[in-house]
Amino acid sequence: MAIKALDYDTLNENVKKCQYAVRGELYLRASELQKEGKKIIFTNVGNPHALGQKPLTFPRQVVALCQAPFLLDDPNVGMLFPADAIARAKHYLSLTSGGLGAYSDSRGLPGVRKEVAEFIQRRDGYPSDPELIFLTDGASKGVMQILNCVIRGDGDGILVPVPQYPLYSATISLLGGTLVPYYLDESENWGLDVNNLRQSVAQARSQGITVRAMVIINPGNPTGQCLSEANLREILKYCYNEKLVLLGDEVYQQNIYQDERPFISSKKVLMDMGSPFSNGVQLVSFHTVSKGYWGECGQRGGYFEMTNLPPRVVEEIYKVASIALSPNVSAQIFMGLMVSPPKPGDISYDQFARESKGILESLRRRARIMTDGFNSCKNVVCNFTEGAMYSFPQIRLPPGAIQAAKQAGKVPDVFYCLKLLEATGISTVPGSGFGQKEGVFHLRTTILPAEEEMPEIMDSFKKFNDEFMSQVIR
Ligand SMILES: Cc1ncc(COP(=O)(O)O)c(CN[C@@H]2CONC2=O)c1O
Repeated sequence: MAIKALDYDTLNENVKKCQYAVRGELYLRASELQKEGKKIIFTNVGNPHALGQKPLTFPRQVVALCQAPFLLDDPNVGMLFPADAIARAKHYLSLTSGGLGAYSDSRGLPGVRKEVAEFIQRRDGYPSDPELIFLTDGASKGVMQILNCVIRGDGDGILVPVPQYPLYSATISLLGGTLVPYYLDESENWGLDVNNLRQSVAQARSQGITVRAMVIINPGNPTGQCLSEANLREILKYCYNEKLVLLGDEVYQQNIYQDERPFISSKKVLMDMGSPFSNGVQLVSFHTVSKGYWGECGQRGGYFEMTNLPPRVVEEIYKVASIALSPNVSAQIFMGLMVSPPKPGDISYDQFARESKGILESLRRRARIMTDGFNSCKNVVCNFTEGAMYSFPQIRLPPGAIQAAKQAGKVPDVFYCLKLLEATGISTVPGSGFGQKEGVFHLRTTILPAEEEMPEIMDSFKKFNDEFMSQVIR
């Protein structure tokens, strides 16, 4: 039989190699069970609106008017939309070249890039150049664009934290690069030890790998830790000495649930360090409208800011961005609204402040409920979720469970998560999908289920877990 042009065997090997556990075996099994009528709580994806979180009103009002500009001509528009939403809609439409249906510049609308630069300037207290800010279809696409520029082949290594968000491992595989792991220390609340970095790099170099870049995820996914200023300084110095590009994934910068380590951007720490670091370290920072108290995952809005990249490199990144023509224009407006929200005194400010504060305070309470819930379970220990949207408990599986998993042909934490799913409908992601130390097992869940449902979910988890642990010990 003639080989088809596109068959599994003739697929690009890098496509076959890459894995993305957040929507892997557990998610597929959960979807099957849902089709069979079982109630599933999808806590595998940081997807707030899918778990009942309401969108913020003001951004939706502005984008609705931008999507349907004929409403602006309706004499009753002021009955349905506040004056500041109407004004912002007109402002954004004036930035486009023909409304939301027209392509924008491949780097995004200049007017929105300017708003992002002003946001960064206000946040950090240092200048930010709109020419060095590209808007993207979610932070994911920005990360892929930058890794695509860095990775020349399998001889190029990218330092990635373990546990890590598998966008990085999957993209590095897809691009034919080499992931160089550096392990976060769970006993130090997922702290990052620069000595571990040095060991990982030395080992990679001994295997002929050229380490080119380092990824930090701050706050961490799945681990939820917030990096301290001292930690960030150490990392930036390391990147300077080793000539590594630092990819600063800061998509959870609004999601902070403790006061000891507030979010501080890599850009600010770098600028505070002064020369030779502030003009020597190459940094690309990423942000999104998918997280924070926005949770607008489906809109696909993001940006990255480049610091200390040579102009010719920026031009090449622009050239490649042009291949995809234009980032999603309505998402660019969401991004503009996120970095420049209603201010005190604006008509919509009180409602916006009330809604966003309410979401963040609830997330902070849910982070505590979930952490305490896991720590009340047999053979489960869990660091507090300092930031981001996830809980990543360590599940101390007894030998009997490991043996049972082996007999079922499953990785131990996949085996455990499948049993959990079948028994409770709670859909999680096994820790093996994020990477973990040999012989240590975790699962990742989100802190997103509705607050009023959280106690029941944790009770259901505890009932399953404690029975599971009692059974397998026998
Ligand atoms: C650390 C990190 N970076 C980037 C992204 C991508 O965001 P965009 O939506 O802007 O592309 C995510 C999404 N988090 C995934 C999605 O839900 N659960 C997760 O772990 C993320 O967790």
